Amino acid sequence: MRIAVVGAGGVGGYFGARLAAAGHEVTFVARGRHLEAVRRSGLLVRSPLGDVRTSPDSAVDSIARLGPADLVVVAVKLWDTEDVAAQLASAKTGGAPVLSLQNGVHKDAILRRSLPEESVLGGTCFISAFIEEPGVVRHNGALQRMVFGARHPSQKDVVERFLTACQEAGTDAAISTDIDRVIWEKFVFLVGLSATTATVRRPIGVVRSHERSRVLLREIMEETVALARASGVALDDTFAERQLAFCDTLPADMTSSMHNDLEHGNRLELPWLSGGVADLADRLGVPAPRNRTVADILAPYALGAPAGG
Ligand SMILES: NC(=O)C1=CN([C@@H]2O[C@H](COP(=O)(O)OP(=O)(O)OC[C@H]3O[C@@H](n4cnc5c(N)ncnc54)[C@H](OP(=O)(O)O)[C@@H]3O)[C@@H](O)[C@H]2O)C=CC1
Ligand SMILES: CC(C)(CO)C(=O)C(=O)O
Repeated sequence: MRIAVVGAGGVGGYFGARLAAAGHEVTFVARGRHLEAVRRSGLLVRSPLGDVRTSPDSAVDSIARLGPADLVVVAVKLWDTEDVAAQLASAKTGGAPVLSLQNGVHKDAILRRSLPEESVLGGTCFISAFIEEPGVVRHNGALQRMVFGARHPSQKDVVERFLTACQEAGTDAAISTDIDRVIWEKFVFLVGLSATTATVRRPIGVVRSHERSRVLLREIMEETVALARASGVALDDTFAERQLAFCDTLPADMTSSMHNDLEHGNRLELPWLSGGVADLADRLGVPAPRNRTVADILAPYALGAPAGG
């Protein structure tokens, strides 16, 4: 397949490099020092599942330089989505379908503001990976799962072809016939994990083993389940409790990408995680005081480490 990957970071770099190693024609859109390093030596993925390196000519510096593609994968941080969507609207990708592997429940609506509704597939991913240095993506652990699905009958063919490509690449991939439910299910877990690990400033092992932070984790997920329901995705009454049980099975040192970004003084995806829950809850008249408090506590860090002390 001809696959354009917009954003060659933890997610796009990892999955794109695996697809390229399996013989697919992958073009990355990258920028800055990362792009320069990829152009010098290719994109290196260091992974416990085996390292891979792409060819140095696999990257371009803008969406405008992409040629015809069978699929465009979007893997930029959420604050860049609107800009990417606007550029994709005038790209020469031949109207290729677009699959966002970004976190959260807002991304596809943002893409649909600039792109035709039927071109936006649904998807999500489960992985821990980040840019370790320019040109290098580090994959932690063995988890590297993608779930995606069609929202429109015309998308079924590309979804099937992409599943085959992912299987050839050795990634753990699956098609869902109810992809919006899967996206909300991951969102409930991620909002709970990111809110608690970032405010407690410790991985899940600490959060889940203290009585009050455990209650906080459950209640944040319960608020998000209520929001899913108000948004038309009928997660059942036991979902938050089951996610809490799932959190008990995770390695004690597992944390969220938002906690990791907080520790490194990076910008946070907070406005689309607890902040996004609180804002949407306000609009739909659903109580979400826990998420609002988390969003308020972390607000000074949302654009990166605050200056002045
Ligand atoms: N990392 C992870 O383990 C996981 C991340 N996710 C989600 O996946 C999404 C992507 O995250 P992640 O991979 O960590 O992000 P990264 O920051 O690692 O990678 C994104 C890359 O895209 C680049 N970029 C942004 N806009 C453009 C553009 N217009 N043209 C070219 N390059 C661009 C960024 O450059 P620059 O640095 O200059 O901004 C950066 O190099 C997020 O929504 C995240 O929540 C989901 C599951 C796990
Ligand atoms: C929970 C996890 C690590 C799973 O992919 C994630 O998506 C994140 O922290 O951003």
